[in-house]
Amino acid sequence: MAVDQSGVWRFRDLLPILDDPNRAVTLREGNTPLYDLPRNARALGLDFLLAKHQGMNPTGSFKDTGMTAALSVARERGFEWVACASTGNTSAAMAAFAARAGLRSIVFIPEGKIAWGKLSQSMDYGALTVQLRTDFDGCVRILTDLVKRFPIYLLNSVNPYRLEGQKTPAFEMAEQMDWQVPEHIIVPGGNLANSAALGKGFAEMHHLGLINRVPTISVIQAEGANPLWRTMQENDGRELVSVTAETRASAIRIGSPASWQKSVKVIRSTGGWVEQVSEQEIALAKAQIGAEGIGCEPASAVTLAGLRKLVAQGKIHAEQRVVLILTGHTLKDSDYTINYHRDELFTEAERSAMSSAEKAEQESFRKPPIVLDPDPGTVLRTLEAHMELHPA
Ligand SMILES: Cc1ncc(COP(=O)(O)O)c(C=O)c1O
Ligand SMILES: N[C@@H](CCOP(=O)(O)O)C(=O)O
Repeated sequence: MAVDQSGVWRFRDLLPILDDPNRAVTLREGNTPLYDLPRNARALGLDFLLAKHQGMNPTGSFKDTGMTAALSVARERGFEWVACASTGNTSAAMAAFAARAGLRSIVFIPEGKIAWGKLSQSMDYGALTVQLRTDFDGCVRILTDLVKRFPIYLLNSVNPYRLEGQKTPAFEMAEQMDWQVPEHIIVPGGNLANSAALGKGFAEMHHLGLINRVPTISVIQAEGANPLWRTMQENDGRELVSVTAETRASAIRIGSPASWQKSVKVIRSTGGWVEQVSEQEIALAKAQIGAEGIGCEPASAVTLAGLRKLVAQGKIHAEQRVVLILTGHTLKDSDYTINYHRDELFTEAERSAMSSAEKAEQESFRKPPIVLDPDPGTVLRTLEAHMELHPA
């Protein structure tokens, strides 16, 4: 049965949200790989570093696990239209699952502020795509008003069924690690539902006696989109400090996260931390993940950059097992990757603010393409210089 092939619905006993789970709308989501990152582990002085690659879902991000759940509820309840505001991944997932179910979908995205790969997905899957001249938070305001006026089912993560689906990667992770959960989980923070959902998943397993403790869950944000970090710094998580968000990690360019309270609860109850990382740190971490043959989108790379800080602060120790949640596929934002490797990502001001050690570290990961005339002599000489390779 299709639902048995889904990494979400095979856990349907822990997901009591549909009258008939066999009628779930599924694209065989979930069942994502848990990779080891031995070179990055070594570089950080850790014995054990893993990456749960949620970018290996059907539409290339973790949103599929939540969308299969909430979209299935929309269909069961008889909705014809579904909608979301998005920085690109929620919209891609919603458009795909809606198309699969035969429902109509409306996407609100901030114009010029999402990666092309993601924009192309909502068009490919047939959504009504509306680009608003505002940011993500502005899109949310318009959508909130719209769903009050029309019978449209809201599929952002304020929808509780999204979290039900998004808790299941915690189950998979425990299963993949023989129920010996890691000491630390590191999650990128945007609208903050993912950290909340994973926390719920681990708490439920603990409650059922499937695991003997819950991992520490830490959330990492970009410095330019850091409302949770500021909320923790300025008032210890009591009142949200909204920001005007700006980061090249466009998926997490969010200034007023909806699920901040749930996320704070998870961080507190698991003993986790909130860190922020710079644009340079994100870019370097993305290249370091790519160099292990894994790859991810910029928003996912904040996890490795944040881990580096937590290790340096002595909060995570060599013998503790760490799992990074890689939320999106590297092909989601190939412009970012190409600009990085061509050294066209940073402004002059950003470049001159870097120390020579930082510049050298970035440089050691850059692999810009080489453009050559098809002259055998030139090609051979260039390859010799790059590969230290000599003719036999
Ligand atoms: C690739 C990617 N990573 C991380 C996030 C952040 O997840 P959350 O909004 O659940 O905090 C998002 C979306 O916000 C995303 O699209
Ligand atoms: N990164 C998200 C932002 C919206 O988050 P959601 O989980 O509340 O839908 C996106 O891809 O749009």
